[in-house]
Amino acid sequence: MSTTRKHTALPKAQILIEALPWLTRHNGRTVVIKFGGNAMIDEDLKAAFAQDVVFLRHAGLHVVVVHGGGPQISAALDRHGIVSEFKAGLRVTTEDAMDVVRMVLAGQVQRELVGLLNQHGPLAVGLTGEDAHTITATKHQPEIDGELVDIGRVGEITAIDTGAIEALLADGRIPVVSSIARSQDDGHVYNVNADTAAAALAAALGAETLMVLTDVEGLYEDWPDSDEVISRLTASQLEKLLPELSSGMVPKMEGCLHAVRNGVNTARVIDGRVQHSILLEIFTDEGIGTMVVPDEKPHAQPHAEPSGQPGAQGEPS
Ligand SMILES: Nc1ncnc2c1ncn2[C@@H]1O[C@H](COP(=O)(O)OP(=O)(O)O)[C@@H](O)[C@H]1O
Ligand SMILES: CC(=O)N[C@@H](CCC(=O)OP(=O)(O)O)C(=O)O
Repeated sequence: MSTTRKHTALPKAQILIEALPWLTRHNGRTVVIKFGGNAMIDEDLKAAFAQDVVFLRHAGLHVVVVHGGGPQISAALDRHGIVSEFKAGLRVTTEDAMDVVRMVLAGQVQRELVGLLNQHGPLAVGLTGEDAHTITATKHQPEIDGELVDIGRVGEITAIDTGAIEALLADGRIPVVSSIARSQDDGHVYNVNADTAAAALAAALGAETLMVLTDVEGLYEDWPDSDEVISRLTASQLEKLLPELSSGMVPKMEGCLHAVRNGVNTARVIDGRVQHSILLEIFTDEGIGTMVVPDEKPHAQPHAEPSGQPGAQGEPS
């Protein structure tokens, strides 16, 4: 009886031991996790996401959540009879649409995630980029076909103040950030893409890792013709690929590039439709998704290293 119990316990212990190098390296370090609106498919997935985040927090990491809400905003705009259109991967945001964007992100999606996280204790505190000047922006005018295009109240980040987030982290909390920013120039509130906001926060916080949860397995090599996932890319390789990317992958991969070029050790795009994708990415050798590393870390290991070899080949993953 006791022998059988020992055997069945072994694989579970092995999984925990595989995670040891990752946990050791990340202890006391910051991880920014972006939860995309498209990955918030059902209640079970959202609950599993909250469990993973709380697990990391209790394992000694400083976790910052930045959430999206694209599909939720589109549905609400629809209900308000406001037509929604994207240009260069960004939502054209009229003044009326901005009210809805702010209501959905700060009043609905953020509240729901804070509620789910706080089922595990008094941990999560929600804020938007407006709070304590966390994210300051100016009007963004993308260049499309050689011309500057007006896409309304869409913000380009000009400054990050990490003070409020750092105070919350020092107090053991989990900040949950909505990607809305105020301009100090014109006083308007702007809609910022959540991938861009997550990457800027990861860089400003000096995070160890940026994790982006979305509704695909990772970055596909020949999307939409093939579903071959690129498992690892250096910053320079990604930079060359950027002009070929389209739609939602543009701000995501631009964000990953910005993060690793500004001090973040790894940026990962993972499949948020898989339950416990965060823990699977960290705690198993298999890992999932696409990992971007700085150019000077080309040999970084994709996922958890076998126990006893932290940072195999001397390279942190
Ligand atoms: N090369 C690519 N690899 C994977 N997905 C891609 C690629 N190019 C474009 N996409 C699209 O990007 C989408 C993810 O971005 P987005 O819709 O903004 O999600 P999220 O809400 O998670 O931010 C995918 O569902 C896919 O349709
Ligand atoms: C300017 C812009 O496009 N903002 C996004 C903000 C939400 C977001 O980025 O949500 P996902 O991460 O789920 O795509 C939007 O309005 O949809």
